Amino acid sequence: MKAFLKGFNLFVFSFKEVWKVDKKYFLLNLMLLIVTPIQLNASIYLGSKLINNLSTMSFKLMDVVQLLLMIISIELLITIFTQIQVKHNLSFTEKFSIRQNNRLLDYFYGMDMVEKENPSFHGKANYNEFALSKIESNYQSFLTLVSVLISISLSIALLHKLNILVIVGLLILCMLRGLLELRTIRNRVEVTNILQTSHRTHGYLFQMLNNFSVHKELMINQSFEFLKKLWIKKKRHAFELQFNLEKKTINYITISKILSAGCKLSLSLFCIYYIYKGNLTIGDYMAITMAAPLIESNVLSLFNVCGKFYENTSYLKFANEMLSNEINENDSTRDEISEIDSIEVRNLSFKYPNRDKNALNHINLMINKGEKIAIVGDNASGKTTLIKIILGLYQSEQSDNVFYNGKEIKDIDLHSLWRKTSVIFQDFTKFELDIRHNIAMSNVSEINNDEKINNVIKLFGVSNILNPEKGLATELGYLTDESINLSGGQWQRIALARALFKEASLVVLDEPTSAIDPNSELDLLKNLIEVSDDKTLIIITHRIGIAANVDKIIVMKEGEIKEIGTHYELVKSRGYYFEMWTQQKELYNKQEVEAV
Ligand SMILES: Nc1ncnc2c1ncn2[C@@H]1O[C@H](COP(=O)(O)OP(=O)(O)OP(=O)(O)O)[C@@H](O)[C@H]1O
Repeated sequence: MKAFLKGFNLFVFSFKEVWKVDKKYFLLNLMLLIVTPIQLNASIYLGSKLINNLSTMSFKLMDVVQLLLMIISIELLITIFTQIQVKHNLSFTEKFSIRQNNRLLDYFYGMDMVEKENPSFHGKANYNEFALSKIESNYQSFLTLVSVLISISLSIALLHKLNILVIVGLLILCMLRGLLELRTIRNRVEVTNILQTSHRTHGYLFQMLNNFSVHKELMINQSFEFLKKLWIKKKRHAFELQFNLEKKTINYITISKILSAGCKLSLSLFCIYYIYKGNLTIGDYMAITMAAPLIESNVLSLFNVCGKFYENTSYLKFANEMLSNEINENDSTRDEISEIDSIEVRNLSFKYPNRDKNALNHINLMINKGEKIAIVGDNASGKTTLIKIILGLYQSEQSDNVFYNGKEIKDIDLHSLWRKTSVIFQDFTKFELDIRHNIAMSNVSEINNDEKINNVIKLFGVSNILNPEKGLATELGYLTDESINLSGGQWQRIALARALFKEASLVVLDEPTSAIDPNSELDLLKNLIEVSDDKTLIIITHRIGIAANVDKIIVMKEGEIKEIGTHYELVKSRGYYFEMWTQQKELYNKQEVEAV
């Protein structure tokens, strides 16, 4: 009963979705589904009357013409409706796909980052896209079910002159074929679920093999052939699964066809025997031999539809969950933040759901407005995790120990916080669009402020990449023939310019100069600190030379804060920072080292 209710709810859900997108399409389909089976069976019925009339030799011409006209006009009417529906179908499909994809994008966008960064999310993302396509399929399946039931009842009525046992026998044979069909569908669902992961792997490998920026590494390492073999192995594995499924399907289809042939033969023999006995007319024979295959194909469709329902249920549960999840852009229960006066982290520990060990342990720190902070430490010491939590990107209970202006982050409207924040992540985005878009993406309301865009690209030394004819419309990347490709350092400068283009009071930079040459690095950073005078600046870096220029340095190791202080204090205390500084000091100004 519970399963039935669930299934019923999913029907209602699919119907609602189609209805919301296009009411005309919905009604047109509904009408066609009722009229088509009636037309098919009426044509058989009228055709048999026509033949009976003709075979008497004393028929009335008007009766025959009338029957003929009726058959043709019903057929014409259906053809016209079908054509209208086909035309409408195209616009419906487009509207439906835009609406669903829009909601899919919103759903994924609104999900918590921790969940999105979990590898299982990628499988779920593919699954959800597929699930959306099942909404319309479920709606169509339901219409087919109703249409098929109407058709089967009408066709059985056309067999009324046959012995009831013959009709029951025919139905049993059809059911056997239907059960075989159902098995095929169940098999397909199981294999499709397994294939999803398999397709992801060989699809990824194929992408790598096709990606020319990967080629350079593969060429030098001579690992192209190796990777290709791996791809072929994974692809073959997927093919084998598919092939085994097809083999089973072919076997089922063969058995089903043999059953069908047997059914046809026995029915024809019955009819011939009945005609011989004088119990059937030629018209009846025609009606029976046409109605029987119709019943057969409809019973098959019936099982097919049941299989589809089974197949769709798991997908639709996802789609339903996803689409009923409204995104709350502005949470009115949370307080807006107008200025960031302080950021405090109190005894924060954090563990990623798919990891055994904590990424952060007992973190305590205080950052005041306008302070320039550097976070340094080994790889995997938790630096990026810490800033993601500070920025409210991980919304787990463990990350509630962050306070802005003394207020818990869970009580703050994050959109108001993000409006005041600018950030460049280690894996910052290289928008393959023009320079204008690359810069203004941090503050789209200023996209037409050419002066401001020009100022930031000048500040970060990338105004020389502008094509003189195109100016800010110079495209970056590889997307168009005119696009220009940038070096790693140039991309990083563009990202820095983007971060500064937004008038934020908190600027967070995760290794912002890792690809920039050491000669320009310090100048760039000094510029940055100068123009961010009143801003709070947090820089994650492995370069101690950069750290030496800030107000406070946070040293992290294995998820913990080992030291906090100014460059002078930390060097003096001869701790872990001092070790790092000693190892890197040759890179920096000798005088600066000696001064310490
Ligand atoms: N999304 C994630 N899911 C699971 N574990 C993660 C995730 N992101 C990071 N980690 C793990 O958390 C730990 C801290 O990673 P984090 O990226 O914060 O280190 P980091 O100090 O910024 O390192 P690096 O200097 O190399 O950039 C690492 O062990 C890392 O493997």
